[in-house]
Amino acid sequence: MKFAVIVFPGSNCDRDMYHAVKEVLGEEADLLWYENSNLENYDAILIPGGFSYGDYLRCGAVAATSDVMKQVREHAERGKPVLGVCNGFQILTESGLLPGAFMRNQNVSFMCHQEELVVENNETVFTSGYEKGEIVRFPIAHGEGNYFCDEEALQQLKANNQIVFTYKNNPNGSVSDIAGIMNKEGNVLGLMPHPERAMEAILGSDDGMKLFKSLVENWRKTYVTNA
Ligand SMILES: NC(=O)CC[C@H](N)C(=O)O
Repeated sequence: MKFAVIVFPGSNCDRDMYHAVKEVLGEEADLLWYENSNLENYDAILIPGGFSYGDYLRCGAVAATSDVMKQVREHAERGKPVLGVCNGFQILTESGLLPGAFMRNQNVSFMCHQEELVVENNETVFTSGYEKGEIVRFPIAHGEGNYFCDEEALQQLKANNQIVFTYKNNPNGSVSDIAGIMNKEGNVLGLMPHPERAMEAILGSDDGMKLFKSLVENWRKTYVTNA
């Protein structure tokens, strides 16, 4: 399986994402500078965290207007998987690929520590390797992780099982403890905590491994015969 890791000016989790899929998972991966990149030959798109365009205007707002996001949209419309983590999640909401928006953390501080998450939906290409209700530990590292959507959008998310991960102890004020949501079609996932930084037990947790493995296994089942 071939992954594209998109790099924007100010991305800073791109190498971690690349390391996770290329070196820990052992799949094919390329770091792609956001300009002049062609996503055609990639099976999955990863939008890493960071401070794209210095978080000016709103986190992810400027990156969302870049040409490469048109390709990401086309890729998503073809049903291929897209994963946005942290700033990547913010870019996905700003570009309208996922509903909702982000505000400053309730305590207005940048927070960087491990959090426990609950797997709310394990019937997705990203989470089929987890048990429903399983508790996983991923690090968070954000200043604007306070997810917000209006009541109508929240009811839609709940009705369609689009809430994939919640925080066990909500650190940032996110509505309904939301840590990760997907689109209705189930192929675009935004996640505020960092699964790519939870790939090796020696670094504190390897609970992120199942997320990337699920993605690869489901892709093989769909696209590779005799997998
Ligand atoms: N690690 C990240 O991606 C951080 C995202 C964004 N810059 C924030 O502080 O909320």
